[in-house]
Parts: sequence; structure tokens; C-alpha cells
Amino acid sequence: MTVPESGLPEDAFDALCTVLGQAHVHTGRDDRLGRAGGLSYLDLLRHRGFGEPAVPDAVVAPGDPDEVLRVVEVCAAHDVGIVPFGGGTSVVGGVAALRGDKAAVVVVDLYRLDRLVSVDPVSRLAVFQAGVTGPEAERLLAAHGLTLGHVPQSFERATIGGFAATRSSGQASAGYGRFEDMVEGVRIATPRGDWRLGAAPASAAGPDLRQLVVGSEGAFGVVTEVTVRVRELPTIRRYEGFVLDGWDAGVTAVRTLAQRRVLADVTRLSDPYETDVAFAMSGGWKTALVRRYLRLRKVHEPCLLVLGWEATSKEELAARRHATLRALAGSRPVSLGTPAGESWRHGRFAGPRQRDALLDKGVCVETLETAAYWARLGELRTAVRDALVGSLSAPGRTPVVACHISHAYETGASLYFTVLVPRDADDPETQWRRAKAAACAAIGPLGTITHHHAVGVDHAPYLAAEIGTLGVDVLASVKRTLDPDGVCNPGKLLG
Ligand SMILES: Cc1cc2nc3c(=O)[nH]c(=O)nc-3n(C[C@H](O)[C@H](O)[C@H](O)COP(=O)(O)OP(=O)(O)OC[C@H]3O[C@@H](n4cnc5c(N)ncnc54)[C@H](O)[C@@H]3O)c2cc1C
Repeated sequence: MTVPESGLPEDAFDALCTVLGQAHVHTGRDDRLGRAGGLSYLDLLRHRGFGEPAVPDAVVAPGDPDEVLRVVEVCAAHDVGIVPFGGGTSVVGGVAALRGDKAAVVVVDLYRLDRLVSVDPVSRLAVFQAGVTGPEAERLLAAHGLTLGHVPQSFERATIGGFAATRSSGQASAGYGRFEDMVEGVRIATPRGDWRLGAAPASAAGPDLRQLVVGSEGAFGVVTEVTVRVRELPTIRRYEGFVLDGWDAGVTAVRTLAQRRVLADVTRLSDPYETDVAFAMSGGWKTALVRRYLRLRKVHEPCLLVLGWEATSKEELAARRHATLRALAGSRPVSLGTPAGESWRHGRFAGPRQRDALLDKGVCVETLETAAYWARLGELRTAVRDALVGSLSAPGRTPVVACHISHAYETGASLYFTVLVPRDADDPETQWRRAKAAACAAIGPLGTITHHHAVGVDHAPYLAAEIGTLGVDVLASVKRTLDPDGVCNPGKLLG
């Protein structure tokens, strides 16, 4: 790949070296190429020669929040763009090193901000530096008998700062909440200075400004520390699989659990297509037996429901499981027992690891997500499915479009689509862009453009339709206040 030379002005380079030392200011080709984009299908294509990745002019690695602030000040003074980089797992172009109207752009890689700053076991609070990854956060908390319980599928690489910046949602969101529910305080380095928020468990001191920072995607500054609420480390868990007959029955079951407030910590309902893929991937005689058993039980359209409970005692787990299963009984679930639940738990990070292998085989593989109120959820799934199938079907090309609910609320739920289709060998980028645009158009009147992947570059054109032009103006004026010269993550969130 051709990587352009670094265009970082010499005086900016020198100033960054003064702050960080030359060892932490990287302008080499590999360092810059390694931070050129995230992990969307389009990102992966770019690294295979389809389209040009946006390569930063430098990668800097500050060692603490004060150094981050000084980096931000240097970049603002030299009119250099800043892209905060956590795990780099963005799937919406959030870490693309776009220049906007700046002559150069620097990636601020937060991997050295890797500390658990403090733990308050009485209030059940923990302060993390922004670069701590999911597994590391859990390891550090486990030493105190505590857990965060935030486990998105990108858990292994994604960071505390990235979770906060994108309003991430983990697989156990039904039990532990979305990441924004966990955030008690934030510290952010902006071109206007250091800003700390979060003083008490609840406050009526005006609008909750923490929520301006949560989801700001680097457009207002670099989050350097996050105070999160933590819970007692579970000592026991139970994951089980069930099958319901048909999507509508499955949705009714999950809605019932949500509205009776008896959701399991992990509650994940696959549609018939995703269930079929799951069965096909398991293969073997056991799956054949399961399929036969379900036919005998007169299940015509199997929809897999995985339920997982985590607790600190057998009694607590038994009571919660009992309450969930009692509410589920009316939906006539067929139990597949703990092997089906444990099999999902065991492989829960494995799917995305197959994307490169699938790309090698000429497959277009991507996911997208949305959410809607229960009353519109069925219509939304059909509309998005039809849009994707319609856009991607061609002679000899039949897409697989699978869907699941993995985040449920009293008023609605998320829908997560996985798409697999033979790749257009000549122009794979346009093939996916068209399908994504069709899906976004279908989502428009019914749901949100993103339930947890965030806005980044890819969803920015749809933001105004969701929050109104007034909403965009409000965000833009906040950005002008915090980042008057527009150096923070050019092109993201507000486009
Ligand atoms: C395989 C896979 C599975 C995924 N599964 C889930 C899932 O289950 N749930 C979910 O919510 N998301 C998921 N995602 C999306 C992504 O992992 C999340 O958005 C995650 O929160 C990003 O964290 P990160 O540390 O990798 O951030 P990055 O990708 O590095 O950055 C994401 C955005 O946040 C900004 N940012 C990062 N750190 C900071 C900071 N300290 N201060 C200010 N801005 C910052 C970046 O500039 C960028 O705009 C998945 C992604 C992949 C590739």
C-alpha cells in the first residue's frame, strides 16, 4: 500500500516531542498505517486494496491525563486535527484519520492510560484511565471482588474511553445496563482545558452534562478518566438455551420479560434465519437430533433464545431464574438446557474473528444495528431485511440476512443484523454502500440510526433526521464552545 509521507509540520512535531519525549511521537509508516481506521467491512476492504485508508500524520501516546491535555493544547495551537484512539474497534469510521480543513491529523492512542486510578468499595465506584481494555478492567476489579459487567462483542480490544465515547452496550446489558448507565463521572481534555463532571449519585443542578461527553465520539475532546459504578463479582452463573416457535412469539416473550422486569442478565433472541445459521454452524449429529426433537415438539420456525443469569449466591440465581422462567411459560419455550447456553457463551467473541477468513473466500460480511419501540419492531425488522435482501440479491447471489435482539427494554429493543453475501469482485465498496444506504433509509421512519455502534462518519448524514436540525445545532454550539478551532476528531459525529 502507498502510505503518504507524514505532513505534520515540524514545529508541531517538536512541540509534541517536548511534551511526550520523542519515543512517544511516531511518524513511521507502520505505526500510522496501524491506526488508519477501525474494523468495519469497509475498513477491512481498504486494507485489501479497495479504497484508500485515511492515514494519520503521526501517532502519539501520552502517558497520563495531564499529557493528554498538553497534547490537545499543542494540536489546537498548531491547528492539527486529533483522533482519539482506544481499541480501534469502531465500525462506523469513528477513528478514520480525516483531516477536515486541517493540514495534518494526529492519532492520540490511549493505550498508556492503563490504570485503575481508585476504587471506592463503599460507594461501589471505580475510576479508570481511558485506555484500560475490557478484560483488563475486569482483571483489575476482580482483585477487589468487583465487576463492571460490560461485555460488548469487542470486549477483548475496546477500552473504557471508547465505551464512554460511543455509548456502548454490552451483551449483559439487561442485567448491568448500557455503558452510559454505568458512568458516574468523566474527565475530558478539551482545547478549552480540563473538564471534570460527576459529583453525586444524582443531581438536579441543570441538565446532566456528563451525557454530553458520553457519546461525544472524540468531537469535544479526549476522555482521560471515567468513574464507573461497579458491582459485586458474581460467583455463580447459568446460561441456558430455549427455542420459541416463530419471531413474533419470541418477541412477545422477550417483551414480557422486559415489562415484568424479569429479564435475565443476558437475553438474546435470534430470528429463524440466525437460528438456522447457528444450527448449521454447530452441525453434527447432536444438532440433527435437536432439529428432529423440535419437529416432534411441533416447532415450525425455531428461534433460539439464550438466557444467562449471574449472581453472588445460588439462592439469588435460583430466585431470579425462577421469576424469568415463570414469565416465559406462556410463550411455550422448548428447553435446550445449559449446553446450548454455554455453547453460546463459549463462542460469544468468536464470530467476528472469522471475518478475515470469510473475506479471503470472497464473502461480503458486515453487521448493522438499530432499535425501536416494541410496537414498531416487527415492521422495522421486515423493512430492513427487505432492503438488504433487495439491494444485495443478484443472479447467483443470494444474501443471508440474520437478525437478533440482544438488548431489551420495557419500551422496546435493539435489532442487530448480520449480512453475508458473495462479494462483488469489481466494486465491493459500492455493493455494501448501496445496501447500507437502503437499510438506513428503511430504518429512518421507524427506529434509531444506531443503538450502540455510534455515529462516526457512516451515520453522520442521518443524524439530523433523528435529532432534528435544531439538535445538530445544539451539538455544534457545544463543539464550538469546547473546540473553537474544530481540531477534535474532524468529520465525526457532526459530519
Ligand atoms: C467485532 C466487533 C464487535 C462489536 N460489538 C459491539 C458491542 O457488542 N457493543 C457495542 O457497543 N459496540 C460494539 N462494537 C463497536 C465498538 O467496539 C464500540 O463502539 C466500542 O465502544 C469502541 O471502543 P474502542 O475503545 O475500540 O474505541 P475506538 O474504536 O478506538 O473509538 C471509537 C470512537 O470513540 C472515540 N474515542 C475512543 N476513545 C476515546 C477517548 N478516550 N476520548 C474521546 N473519544 C474517544 C474515537 O475517536 C472514535 O470516534 C463492536 C465492534 C467490533 C469490531
